Amino acid sequence: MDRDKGSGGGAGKAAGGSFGGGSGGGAGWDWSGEQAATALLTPAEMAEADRRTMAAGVSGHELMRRAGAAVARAAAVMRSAGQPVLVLCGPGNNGGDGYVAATLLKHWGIPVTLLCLGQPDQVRGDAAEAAAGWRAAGGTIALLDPVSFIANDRNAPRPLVVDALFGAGLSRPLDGAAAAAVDRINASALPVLAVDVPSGLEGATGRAAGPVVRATRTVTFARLKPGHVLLPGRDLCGETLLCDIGIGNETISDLQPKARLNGPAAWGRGLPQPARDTHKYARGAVLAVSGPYHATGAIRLAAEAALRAGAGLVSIACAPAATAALVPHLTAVMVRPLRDGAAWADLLAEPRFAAAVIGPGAGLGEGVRHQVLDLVAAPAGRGLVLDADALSAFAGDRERLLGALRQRSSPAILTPHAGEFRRLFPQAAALDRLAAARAAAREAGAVVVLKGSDTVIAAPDGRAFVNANAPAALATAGSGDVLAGLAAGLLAQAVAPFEAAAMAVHVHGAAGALAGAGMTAEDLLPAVPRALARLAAG
Ligand SMILES: NC(=O)C1=CN([C@@H]2O[C@H](COP(=O)(O)OP(=O)(O)OC[C@H]3O[C@@H](n4cnc5c(N)ncnc54)[C@H](OP(=O)(O)O)[C@@H]3O)[C@@H](O)[C@H]2O)[C@@H](O)CC1
Ligand SMILES: Nc1ncnc2c1ncn2[C@@H]1O[C@H](COP(=O)(O)OP(=O)(O)O)[C@@H](O)[C@H]1O
Ligand SMILES: [K+]
Repeated sequence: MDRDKGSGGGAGKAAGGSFGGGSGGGAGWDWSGEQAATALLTPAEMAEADRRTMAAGVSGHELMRRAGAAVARAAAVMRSAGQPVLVLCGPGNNGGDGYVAATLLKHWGIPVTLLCLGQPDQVRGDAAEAAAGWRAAGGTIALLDPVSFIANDRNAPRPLVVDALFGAGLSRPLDGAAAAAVDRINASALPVLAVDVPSGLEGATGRAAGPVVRATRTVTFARLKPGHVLLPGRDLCGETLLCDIGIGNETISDLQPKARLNGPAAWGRGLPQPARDTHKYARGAVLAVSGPYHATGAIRLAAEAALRAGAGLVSIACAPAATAALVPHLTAVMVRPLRDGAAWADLLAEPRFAAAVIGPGAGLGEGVRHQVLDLVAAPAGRGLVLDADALSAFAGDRERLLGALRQRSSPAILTPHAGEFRRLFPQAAALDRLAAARAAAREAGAVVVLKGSDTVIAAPDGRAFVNANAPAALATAGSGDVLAGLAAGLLAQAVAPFEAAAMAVHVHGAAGALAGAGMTAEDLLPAVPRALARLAAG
């Protein structure tokens, strides 16, 4: 199989590192168990897995046959009775999958029309072999005329479109005839089955720099790619089906991929469970730092979330004036009024606190900046979550925070939403979300949780989880405060920062799904134990 061209990154190189656990390449991740299924492969890594599978004796033609067969099966399931199938083939191996699928569908007695973008005699390698197979089965190849290939006639049969135009080999934004074809497909409102990725979508990023097919369903092979779960890619794919084409776990794990789909299988450990003989101090205490009187709700949400995540006890430190606002609304969470600087220093020195969270409702002044920097410099081993104002307070003086964070032996967790991220990491913000979170994590020496509907959790060494279980109902005031508290609660139970952040994001999404439509951040709190119970039950 001629896979040397258009592999989207060059042989042997993945974005951000060499294959096979080279410099920073996935060090620290075990791929031997159920984690193997959670890999998100860049197109370059996928092409390399493909090459290694071929080197081990499976021909490229056979891989394409398996991929094309998976597409044909999906098309046969998706079409309604009597519905014809229109297969659109591009010039590369994505088109090759289309020729294989068309041949099988025809063999099964399903009416198929095949159109080819570009000259059919320019198709090379395995794709050319697949095209020859189609012709040998009596199929014809007509040129795709982007203006007229889908009839405007409302009475004409409405086919299922198989989009095999461009896949992992997309090397530039679609233009000309390809762009016109994509626009026509999208305007037709026909059902579309995309092969590997909707044409025009970047598999590595989930973005499209030009026109892109909006698919009803997407069939992809071996492993998901980041573009299937990052937005807008996740939506453009419609429902994504993952099909095994015989690329073994060992081949994938040898590549030491650096991204995983977030979820229990990806963590390499379970959620923390209290030991039978534990006590509240052994489960870990959290220190939550409150803002002024009028803005105490946010830290209460975080504090209660930390308790529900399993911290043994949680104390909110506050200015004396804020006590009156906090106390009437708290039961299990304790309040520690800080009468002066010495009280703050004493609190910081208390070894009991295994984790701290600051930022929700904190305010933006120099006082907050001091508190944040004190916590960043606090005793080694104490986990730290910086959210909201704890990040924004450093917008004009970012190096002051980043320099301090880099001194920590254990990375802090930063939980910015897109606006907070832009303020603290203006350069990284221009990148795609996966690259942006990684660049920020590297720069800060911290775990960065870039929040959104496709939250990315990145570690300083380049590893990243992409989260996909969060419902849009989470876009409600205070929901981020709950997330920060969950992360602190997990840190307090001695979960390592990268895993604690990933777990918190997933539990937050699961709780949001359980709380359902109309939920508020308060409703998320009682949903957390239910989410934990479901996750524990598998
Ligand atoms: N990996 C695997 O395990 C398996 C992979 N398989 C399949 O292979 C697919 C990847 O195949 P691929 O590498 O040949 O790339 P593909 O997407 O067909 O495009 C390349 C062609 O498009 C062209 N081209 C690119 N951009 C363009 C643009 N904007 N506008 C116009 N032209 C553009 C590019 O031209 P060039 O950039 O060289 O000028 C080249 O001709 C993968 O998605 C999956 O379906 C399966 O068979 C089973 C196993
Ligand atoms: N459309 C969405 N789909 C899923 N999750 C979302 C969506 N919008 C926001 N979220 C999640 O909700 C939370 C909102 O956090 P944030 O913006 O900090 O809110 P707040 O500051 O009000 O607490 C984040 O965890 C984010 O990932
Ligand atoms: K495609």
